[in-house]
Amino acid sequence: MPEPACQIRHLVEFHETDMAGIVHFSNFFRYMEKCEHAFARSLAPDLDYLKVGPEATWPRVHASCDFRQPARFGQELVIQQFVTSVRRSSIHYRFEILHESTLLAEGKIVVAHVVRDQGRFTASPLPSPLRAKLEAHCS
Ligand SMILES: CC(C)(COP(=O)(O)OP(=O)(O)OC[C@H]1O[C@@H](n2cnc3c(N)ncnc32)[C@H](O)[C@@H]1OP(=O)(O)O)[C@@H](O)C(=O)NCCC(=O)NCCSC(=O)c1cc(O)c2ccccc2c1O
Repeated sequence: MPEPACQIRHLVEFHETDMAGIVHFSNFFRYMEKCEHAFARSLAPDLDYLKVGPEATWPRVHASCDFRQPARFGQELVIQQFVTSVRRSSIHYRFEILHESTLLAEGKIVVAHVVRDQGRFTASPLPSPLRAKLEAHCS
């Protein structure tokens, strides 16, 4: 079993649920992003991974989620993040969202590193220090 690169806990709030009393699907993307940002902060704040700058930024180029069991108000969720692949300009993450060891949802996010080139953003190789740190978490 691979170790997660990051793990956070999240208590489901009432406003995250819908009329059926279950967590609306869009919130699973928020949970994944919350975990991803926690991971980025833990990696190295000085790497500016989260910085949305005029010259470089980190847009998400893919996000998907498979929903296996509903999540409900008051449940404490565990969100685990795995680094599955570190490529030329992109990072591939997998997420598991669990409640009491039951897998509720499994998601994927791909982040690209882009820099401004002649007025438009284009993909650019990952900065070496960040690549090394990410590869250390790859599973
Ligand atoms: C991002 C683009 C400018 C890239 O276009 P370009 O043509 O330059 O590059 P490529 O097409 O070659 O792709 C680069 C890289 O990504 C991989 N990739 C692309 N699409 C996919 C995909 N669907 N699935 C998997 N992988 C994909 C591709 O293989 C390349 O990887 P390599 O490693 O092989 O080099 C252009 O695509 C673009 O502008 N897209 C729109 C982006 C967008 O609007 N996204 C949604 C909003 S962004 C967002 O929500 C967001 C959230 C955050 O939490 C942030 C946190 C911090 C900073 C920013 C955030 C943020 O923006």
